[in-house]
Amino acid sequence: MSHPKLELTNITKVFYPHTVNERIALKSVSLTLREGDFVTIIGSNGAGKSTLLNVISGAHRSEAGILRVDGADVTRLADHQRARYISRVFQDPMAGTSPHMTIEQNLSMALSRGRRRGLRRGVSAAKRSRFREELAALELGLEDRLGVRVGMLSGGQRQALSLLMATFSEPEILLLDEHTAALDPQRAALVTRLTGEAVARHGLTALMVTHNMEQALQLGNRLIMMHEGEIIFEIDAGAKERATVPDLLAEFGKVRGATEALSDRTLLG
Ligand SMILES: Nc1ncnc2c1ncn2[C@@H]1O[C@H](COP(=O)(O)OP(=O)(O)OP(=O)(O)O)[C@@H](O)[C@H]1O
Repeated sequence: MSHPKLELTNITKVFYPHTVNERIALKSVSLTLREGDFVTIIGSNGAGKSTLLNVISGAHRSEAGILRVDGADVTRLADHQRARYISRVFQDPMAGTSPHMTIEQNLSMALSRGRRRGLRRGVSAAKRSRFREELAALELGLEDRLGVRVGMLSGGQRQALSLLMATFSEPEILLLDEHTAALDPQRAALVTRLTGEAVARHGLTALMVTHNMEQALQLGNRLIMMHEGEIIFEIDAGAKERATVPDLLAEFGKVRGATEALSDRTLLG
């Protein structure tokens, strides 16, 4: 049998250990993703959602536990060593792209990422035509603006571009960290749709943190709910299509204090 794409076994993350400020952000979390699984992650503030992504990307080291990708133990690899097979889109549209470089240069850099070739000076005609094709699929008219500096684009356009850059090199694992939260509802809906399409088209294995329950139900084949550093509820492949926002609220309600911690934007999307 093939290995899982991603396997977390008893991952524990503690901030400021052995001090008065000690905070256990992840408490022996275990989670297994098969190739093509797309898990959405919801939970109250401070539940450990971003920390989970940070431990997977290597931005944070875990104090205990093992992290495997395709069966290989990567627990001790630094984030830049994992960048070859892990892509991430952040909440801040400014984080995923270089504003002073053109759309074409940004795409070129993303494509060569992790392939040890660095940034090539020239872009071949074949590459350029691929870029045009990929950009056209975003339906933002960016395919005719390859030479425009990314700093000139709107937040929604930059986030769509970040998503394209994170997915078209077909990473082993895609991490999405509230990547639509900073966008207005229309742009958020667009980037949500593009996310579903990109993950499906490339058959990616993905994790997405969101405060929007509708989005958490709309995207992905599995869902987990976190609270105080633990996975407290899980909806598996097969059952997710039938789950509703009231079902999720009922689960939140079971955790004392968690309902109060939910913000309006969580409820309303
Ligand atoms: N860099 C850090 N230094 C110290 N403590 C941290 C750090 N990052 C996270 N924490 C703490 O770890 C816990 C989990 O935080 P995390 O950001 O993972 O939660 P979250 O579920 O993503 O929350 P939110 O929905 O508010 O973004 C919190 O108590 C937080 O204060």
